Amino acid sequence: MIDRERIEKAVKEILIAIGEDPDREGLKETPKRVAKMYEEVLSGYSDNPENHLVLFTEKYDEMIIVKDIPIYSMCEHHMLPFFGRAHVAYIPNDNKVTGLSKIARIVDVYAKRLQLQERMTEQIANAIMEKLRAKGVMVVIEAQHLCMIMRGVKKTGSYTVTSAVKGVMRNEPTRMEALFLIKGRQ
Ligand SMILES: Nc1nc2c(ncn2[C@@H]2O[C@H](COP(=O)(O)OP(=O)(O)OP(=O)(O)O)[C@@H](O)[C@H]2O)c(=O)[nH]1
Ligand SMILES: [Zn+2]
Repeated sequence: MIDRERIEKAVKEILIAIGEDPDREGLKETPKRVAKMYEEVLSGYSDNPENHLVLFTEKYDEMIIVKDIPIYSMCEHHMLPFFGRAHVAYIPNDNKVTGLSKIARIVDVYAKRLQLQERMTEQIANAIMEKLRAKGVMVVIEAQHLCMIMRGVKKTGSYTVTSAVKGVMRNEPTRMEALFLIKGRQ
């Protein structure tokens, strides 16, 4: 679990280290606010996909796509946000489908941690394969990394796109159908 008190102490140290006065009015409550903020944006550590697993029986064995799911995550190298959209396509098994919102909740379980975009993409795909016992899944994530925009190489507008494709979704026609449907809106 996240230790708020410890974060508060550390943030106060950072404020002193950058030459600020942690006791001035505007900063007095900042360590507390930052600790609360981390608790929220890193809440995925105390969550897992099982908490969001709702399966219904429905005679449907075609592709289901939830696209344009907004994601906000934190890069583990700089602890700066990266954000964008996730698209998830899956093919159910045994006529078992999940609630659509649960797909977005599974995305959040992994987004709300210190992450690498590649790892997060893979973890979401594996969770859907294993927990939903899906026949196939494709996860595509398009994101902008603040560590590449506001610092470092400063490449505003550059997007990183990652994809993970599992099971029957690896078959060429199925993969093409998923990609076509994901890109369809643009
Ligand atoms: N593969 C991958 N790299 C990432 C991700 N987020 C940040 N990075 C990269 O992690 C790398 C860390 O490189 P380092 O050389 O250790 O750190 P740095 O000196 O801050 O690097 P610069 O960003 O180039 O200034 C950088 O190239 C970042 O762009 C991610 O989700 N996936
Ligand atoms: Zn980074």
